[in-house]
Amino acid sequence: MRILKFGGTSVGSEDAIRKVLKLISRKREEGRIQVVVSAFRGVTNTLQQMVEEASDGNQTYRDQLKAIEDRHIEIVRKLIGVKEQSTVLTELKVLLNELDDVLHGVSLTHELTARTRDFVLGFGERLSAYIISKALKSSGVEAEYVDAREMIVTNDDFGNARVLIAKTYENIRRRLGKSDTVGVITGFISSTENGETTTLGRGGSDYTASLVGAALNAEAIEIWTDVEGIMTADPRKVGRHLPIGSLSYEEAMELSHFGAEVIYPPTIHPAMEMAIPIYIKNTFKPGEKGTVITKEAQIVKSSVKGISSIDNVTLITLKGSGMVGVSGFAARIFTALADAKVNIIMITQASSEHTVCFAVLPDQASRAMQALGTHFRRELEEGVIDEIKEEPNCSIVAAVGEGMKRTPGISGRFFRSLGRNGINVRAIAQGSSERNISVVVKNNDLAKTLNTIHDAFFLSEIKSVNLFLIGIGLIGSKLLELFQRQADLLYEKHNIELKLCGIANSRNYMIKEEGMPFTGWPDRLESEGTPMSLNAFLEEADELNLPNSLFIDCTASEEVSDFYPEVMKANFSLVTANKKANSGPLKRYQELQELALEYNVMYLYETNVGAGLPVVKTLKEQVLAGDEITRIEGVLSGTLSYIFNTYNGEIPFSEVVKGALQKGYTEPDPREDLNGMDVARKLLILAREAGFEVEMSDLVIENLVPEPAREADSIDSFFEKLADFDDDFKKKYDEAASKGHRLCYIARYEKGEATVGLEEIDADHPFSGLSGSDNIIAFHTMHYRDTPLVVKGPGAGAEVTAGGILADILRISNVPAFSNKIV
Ligand SMILES: NC(=O)C1=CN([C@@H]2O[C@H](COP(=O)(O)OP(=O)(O)OC[C@H]3O[C@@H](n4cnc5c(N)ncnc54)[C@H](O)[C@@H]3O)[C@@H](O)[C@H]2O)C=CC1
Ligand SMILES: N[C@@H](CC=O)C(=O)O
Repeated sequence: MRILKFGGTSVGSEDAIRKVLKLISRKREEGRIQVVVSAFRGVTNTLQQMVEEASDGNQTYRDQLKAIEDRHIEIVRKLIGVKEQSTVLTELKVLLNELDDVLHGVSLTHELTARTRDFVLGFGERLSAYIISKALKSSGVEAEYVDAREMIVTNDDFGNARVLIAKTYENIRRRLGKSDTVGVITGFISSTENGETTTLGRGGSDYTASLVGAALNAEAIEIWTDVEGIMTADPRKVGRHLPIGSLSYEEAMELSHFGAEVIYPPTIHPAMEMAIPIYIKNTFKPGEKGTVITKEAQIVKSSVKGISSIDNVTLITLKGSGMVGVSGFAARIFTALADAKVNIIMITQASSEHTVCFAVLPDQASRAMQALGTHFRRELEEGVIDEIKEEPNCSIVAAVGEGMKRTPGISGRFFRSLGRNGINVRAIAQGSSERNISVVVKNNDLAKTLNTIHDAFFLSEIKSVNLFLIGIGLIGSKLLELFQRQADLLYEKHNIELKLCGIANSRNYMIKEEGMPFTGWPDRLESEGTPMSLNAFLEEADELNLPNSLFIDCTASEEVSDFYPEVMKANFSLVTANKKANSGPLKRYQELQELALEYNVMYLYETNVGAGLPVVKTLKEQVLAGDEITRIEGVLSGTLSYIFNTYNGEIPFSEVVKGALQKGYTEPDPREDLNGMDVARKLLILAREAGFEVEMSDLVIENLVPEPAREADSIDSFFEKLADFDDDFKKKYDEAASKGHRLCYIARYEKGEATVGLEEIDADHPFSGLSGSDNIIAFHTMHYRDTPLVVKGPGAGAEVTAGGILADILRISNVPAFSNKIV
């Protein structure tokens, strides 16, 4: 004997019911079956609404009654043969008249008791089971309508009645034990010993099936629904959920208690007692495997089977030194709450015994507060309890799995992933069964928490990095090209999914949770974007609540770099090519380092010096390894390097500068290179990274921009004015050349002295062999005393810079090859 249960979604339409009829008929051919059905999709909710409206004296319930009648009649006409239709329709009319009478009574008396509500709600299943039994008969299957109220006996706790098991099992066995006919049983409803209709709680049809299965010692209980079994997380909240193949009864109980809605929690118990497997299958894809719930847990590699949540709970905390070491305190708390009919969902108590904290449903919170306030009035007055605090808008998230037992590292991974994503945990509980770790977080962190934990356990192989890019000029566009080129390889070889969730330039921005293509910008931003506002961009990005979220700054804007503190405080890691933040006031530089630590975010800016060259990383590593930096010396500008490596006195100097701009070496405004500011910024950053407290005003900077060109109001006019000085630059060049020297713009920091400026160097100088946009940085340190540690290579250009930014992103994403996280 197998028990098949079909939920509302499986009997939601004519098409769906046809599928159900086919399935039942096929299953019947394989052996004896009993069928439990829910009301047609949405009917119970409508009945609930109707009875509330009637009790308010509102006559609109009549329209809804008419709609229910029409819907059921239509199904009868479509699924039942013409000959049988009139009998079925007559019976249907009798049922609906009975419903109408009750509702009319409620509307006249304006009185709605829990008893009446249960009676009204039961009509959904009475109608559906009756129609389906007749439709089965009409299609040739020997079937009969079975009213569960004849069998399932409960106490009179209307709305959520408790089943009297022994009596119920006896009734079921007597009614169905020997039957060969397919009984189509009303789910959800039951009756008291006096024959009054009760209900088993919303979702109670699953429970009906389990009771019938246990009473008849069925070989299996099949719950047919509209999803492919129980998922690793709620599909509405976690996009990358996966189906769970099997669960133990205990795991299923834990998951269903914590909100996995596919199965109604009380369902497990009767099946478990009789060791009957429960299959959860999709009516619309019967070929899919689904989930099986059995005695034995199958241990999976991740140890965790599923992540579940109870959204919106209130956390109540009792605090006071008077509770320490006093026996019976906890008992008093729980007795007070039990007397007030408050259900405690989760409890934690610190071993100091100074606080007890527990979660309850919001609609029970004020009852709980009142009960505790009254019960502990004396202790509150005497100061034995300092306060009873209520914190609404919280959620509980639980990771569940039999394999968590005695497996070290599970909670480590769990909490590490939360910490990394800046999620604050309000309370923690782990049962001694070790099958469940639960945390309480604020409601607005729920989606992020679920996704973070889910990814940590199930998708550790594939990790989404959610990118929010600001600035799509030269560097930003090249970075997008690189994303496009590397995305597949990163996904396939390194399990990293680059997801562009936000993009902005100075005019517009766009945010999309599901991600956006890497191509088509900035045109798409122009036509579809929202006018840019940093606050709005961050706010919307934050609202997405995505784990592994990363801001990338590819602007040269101080407005953007001034915004970094807000970005970090919102728990976004940050990668920047923009040097403005780190070369601004020392206080700002230090604040950013501290904020990154405080908010547990990563802040990487390798491209601030030497573009894609590993300069900052190398310096950080030296400092962390205890080395002491004594002198920093180098050619830090790709632009100036290119200019003086290329200029030979033949082509006009201003044309060579233009060449640097065209090759993408310069800052958006090339005067920033020529005036030494870009080099000064880089030297300042290196000195700070080396541990020196330096301000920009401490630097001596040689400005190569001739006075008249400094204030030019556009880049074109700057070049025009610069051309007037071509001869002066030629003179400088010739002078050096006449001595066998060349010109080189050098940055130097030693013993608090920082200079950047143009120097003549001879052919033996270590910097004389540079070509193209080469940078060279020599670190003289205690460890590298005789010969400096040197980093050399192209130090500007869109390609190398984009590569450097992507390397920072991958470092943050923990790609093994980049896992040395020096921040
Ligand atoms: N060219 C190179 O070799 C290297 C450049 N960098 C740095 O890369 C950064 C970007 O340089 P480019 O791409 O050449 O600049 P760009 O001028 O071509 O592009 C800047 C982008 O930032 C956007 N933007 C400017 N202000 C904004 C604001 N307030 N809000 C939103 N968006 C804003 C612009 O709309 C544009 O999309 C600069 O900080 C530069 O120092 C770093 C290393 C090497
Ligand atoms: N304009 C800069 C680009 C890199 O930071 C340079 O020329 O070095």
